[in-house]
Amino acid sequence: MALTFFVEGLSCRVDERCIFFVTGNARKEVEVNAILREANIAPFRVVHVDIDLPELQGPLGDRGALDIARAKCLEASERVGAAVLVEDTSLSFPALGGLPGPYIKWFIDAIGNDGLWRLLETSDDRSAFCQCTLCYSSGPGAEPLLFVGRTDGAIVPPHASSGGGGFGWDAIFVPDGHEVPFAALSLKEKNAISHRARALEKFVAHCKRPLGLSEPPGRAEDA
Ligand SMILES: O=P(O)(O)OP(=O)(O)OP(=O)(O)OC[C@H]1O[C@@H](n2cnc3c(O)ncnc32)[C@H](O)[C@@H]1O
Ligand SMILES: [Mg+2]
Repeated sequence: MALTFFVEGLSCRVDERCIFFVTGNARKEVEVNAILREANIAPFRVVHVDIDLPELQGPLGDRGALDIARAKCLEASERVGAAVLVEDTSLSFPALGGLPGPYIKWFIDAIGNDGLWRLLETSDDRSAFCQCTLCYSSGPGAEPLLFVGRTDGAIVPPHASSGGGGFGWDAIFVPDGHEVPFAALSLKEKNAISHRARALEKFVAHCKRPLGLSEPPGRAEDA
């Protein structure tokens, strides 16, 4: 049965097969929808809800990233009152002990891609990895499930040959096995190897798992 849902002043027509993808970032939504369309996880339909969720501060590293995504997910499911999907993306530089990590958004705001490049310019180790921590809750009060995807690469200076596509730090991140940054790849090419696609792949596998083999409540899939 379809009904009209009101979420934070927005109205959307939904039915019981909808999952709300809660993010303040429209570029994430474009990628998530493109990846899930390819994955063909019917009968689910993903509906974008534009809320910039508050983000926890905590230690760097895997536990910190999981805690941030889990807290976003709990808040989103309470605010939306339905099944929600959220994600948190980090970009880590091993040469800097993992920074910026989950604080990448504030680093970009403060120093831009040029400043990020300058942080590693004089370092022998310009490796980096991006990580998407995707979190799904089946509704308010339900323990979120976590799905992590990672892509390794290196940081390069932002320059004209980046192609001008992409968003965020796409212009300075060259994924391993490629010569050019994410920003120079087509959406399809990026989605074939991205941190986001790898996390969604695990979520899709979870959605497609045979009935009766579901995880016990409260167990996180932080693979
Ligand atoms: O509302 P949410 O979903 O939190 O959206 P956000 O833009 O605040 O996103 P994050 O908190 O996950 O912060 C990640 C930062 O990295 C950027 N980012 C996220 N995914 C990216 C990608 O695939 N390529 C390049 N930059 C990305 C994004 O623009 C942010 O500046
Ligand atoms: Mg955010």
